[in-house]
Amino acid sequence: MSEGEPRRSIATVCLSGTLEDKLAAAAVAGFDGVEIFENDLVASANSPVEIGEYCRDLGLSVDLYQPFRDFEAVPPAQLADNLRRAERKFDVMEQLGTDLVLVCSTVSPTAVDDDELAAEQLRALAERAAARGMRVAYEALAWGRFVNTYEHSWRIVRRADHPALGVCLDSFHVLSRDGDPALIRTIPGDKLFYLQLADAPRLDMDVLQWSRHHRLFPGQGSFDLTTFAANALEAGYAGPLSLEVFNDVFRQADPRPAAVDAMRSLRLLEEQLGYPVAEPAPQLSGYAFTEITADVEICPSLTRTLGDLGFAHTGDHHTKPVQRWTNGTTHVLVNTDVSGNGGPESGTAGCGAAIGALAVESADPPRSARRAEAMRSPILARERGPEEAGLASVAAPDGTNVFFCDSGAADGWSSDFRGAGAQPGAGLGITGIDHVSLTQPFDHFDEAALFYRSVLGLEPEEVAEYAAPFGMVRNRGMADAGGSVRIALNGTLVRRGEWAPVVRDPQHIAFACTDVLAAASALAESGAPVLRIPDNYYDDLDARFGLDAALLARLRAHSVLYDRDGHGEFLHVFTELFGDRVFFELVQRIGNYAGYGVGNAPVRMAAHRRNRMTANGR
Ligand SMILES: O=C(O)c1ccc(O)c(O)c1
Ligand SMILES: [Mg+2]
Repeated sequence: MSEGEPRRSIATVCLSGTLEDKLAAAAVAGFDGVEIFENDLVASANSPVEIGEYCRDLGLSVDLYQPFRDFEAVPPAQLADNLRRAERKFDVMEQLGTDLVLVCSTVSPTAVDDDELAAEQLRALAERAAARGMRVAYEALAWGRFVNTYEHSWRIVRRADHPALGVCLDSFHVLSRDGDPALIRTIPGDKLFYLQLADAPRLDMDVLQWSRHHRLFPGQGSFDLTTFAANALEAGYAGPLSLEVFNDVFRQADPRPAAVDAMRSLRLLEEQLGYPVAEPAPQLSGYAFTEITADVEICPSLTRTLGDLGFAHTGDHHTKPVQRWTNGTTHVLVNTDVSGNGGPESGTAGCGAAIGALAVESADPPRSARRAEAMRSPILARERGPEEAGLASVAAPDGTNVFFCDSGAADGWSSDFRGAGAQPGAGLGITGIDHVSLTQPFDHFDEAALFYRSVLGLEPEEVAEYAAPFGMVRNRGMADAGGSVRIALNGTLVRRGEWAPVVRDPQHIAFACTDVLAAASALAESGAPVLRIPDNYYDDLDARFGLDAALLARLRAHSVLYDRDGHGEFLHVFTELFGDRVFFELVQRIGNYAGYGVGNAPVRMAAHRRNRMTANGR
C-alpha cells in the first residue's frame, strides 16, 4: 500500500485451496489484509495462533472474522447459548489477532420479528465484545429472515446504540435487491465498520443461489460499485476495501492468478473512485498487427489464403521465423515458432494454429506499458535483437500477447522485418481489422474481460447468449471509445465436455471490408476456402427479414451471412479453419450496426464442424 491508496482486503472465500494456499496467494497479489472465513479456519490443521502468525509473516492483517450466524432476535432462553457460542469465537479471534466479527442477519426459524429484541441482544453481544476489546459488524443478508436491507440493519444498530456495534455493508446484498446506495451517506462513518465489495451479472434467480455461485470481482459484472463505494467513503468509512466474492469458477481456479485478478479489479475500482492508482489509458487508434502462430504444416494453406484475401508477403523478421503479410495498411504476422513464449496456453497447443498476439496502436506506448504494470499485468521479458523495435507486451489471461505500438510512427515495428520496399497487397476492399474474436478457456472469461477493460481501457458491451452446437455460448464485445479496437470474447456458459474437440476454442480475425458480396465472389473465383453455408440458413433468413430476392440469391450463392439491428445491417463471410481453431472473416457494417452477427455463430460452428469432418474423414 502506498500513501493515498486505501487498504485492500480479500475474503478467503474468494479463493481456492486450503486456508494456507489462500493466504499465500492473497499476500503475493499484494493485499494488505484478509477476512478469514470460518470454514477455512475450521478445516486447517494450524491453530488460530499459528494462522495469525502466518498472516503477519506474510504482511497480512486479519481484518475480519466471519460469519457468525443466527444470533439475534431469539427467545430469551436461547440467548445464553448464543452468547456462549460468541465467547468461543472471541477466543478464536483473540488468537488470530483480529478485533472485528461479522454477524449476519438471522435466517433462523426460531428467531422472531422484533427489532427491539434484536437491538437489545446485539447490544448485549457488543457489550461482551467490548469487554474483550472487540467489535461487531452487523450485515443484512439479502435473504435474511426479517432483516434483509442495509437500512433495516442500520435502524437496529442505531437502536442498540453501542460503540462496539456497527454495520457491515455488502454491495451484493444491497444491489441485488435494487437497494438505493444513496442512503449510505446518512450513516455516520464511524458506524460503518466494514465494506464488502462484490459485483454480479444481472440474473433473474433466487438471490441466495445468485450470491453463493455467481458473484464476480468488481468491474466484471453489472453492478455500479463505484457509486456504492463512493457513498461509503463520503460517509466517512475508513476501513479497507474488501472483496467478498463467492464464485464457482474462482473457487476452482489456481488461487495465485485469481488473487491477481481480484487485485486488478480493485485497482480499476479505485481508479474510478478517483485514487491515483494508474495513469489513464492512452487513446487507441486501431490494430498495428495481429500475429498467428502456425505449425509448418498449416502455414502454406494459411498464407495462400492470406494471398487470396489480397495480402502480400512483405517481409521476414530479422531473427525469428515470422512473415509479415500486408493488404494496404493491414498487417498479419505468421509465426512458425510454436514453442510459445507468452503464457501457459500460448503456442499452438496442438491445434495447428492460434492467434498468438494482438498489437494495438497507442497514442503513448510507454504510458500503456506503465498502466498495464499498475493494473498488475507485468511487461513480458523478451529476447530482443540489436535491430529490433523495443515493443512492450503483456500476457492476457489466456496467454495471448498484447503489444503496444506507436500510432504516430508509421510502422515503427516494421523495421524488424527484412524486405522493406516490398509492395503491400491490395484488393478485396479490406480497410483494416474490424475485430478479433477470442474464445476464452472456461476459467478465464470474466478475468479476460477485466484484463482488456483495465489494461487497454476497452469498455465492455452487453453480454449475448446463444445456443450453439456444442453448448450454450456467451459473447461479450469490448471496444475503445472510438471503436478502433474491438475484441469479441466468447466462452461456454458451463464447463464444456470433451466430446467435440474437432473445433477447439475458435479464434478469428475479422477484416473490415467495403463490399463483402464482391469480395466473396472474388474469393470463389480464386478458389479460396470459403466456408459453405447451407440452404436452410437462407430460407430462414428470408422468413425473418423478407429480403429482396436478388440480394438473398447473392448471399446464398456466395455463402455470405446477414444480420440487421436497429442501427444498420451486417454482411459477413468466413473462411474454413486452418488447423483446429483459426479462421478469417470479412465483415461489412452498413449504417451503424453495432454487433458481431452472433446470431449467425451457431450456423458457422456447425458448418466448421461439417467441414472438418469431411476434411479429416472424422
Ligand atoms: O452466503 C452467506 O452465507 C454469506 C455469509 C457471509 C457474508 O458476508 C455474506 O455476504 C454471505
Ligand atoms: Mg457479505
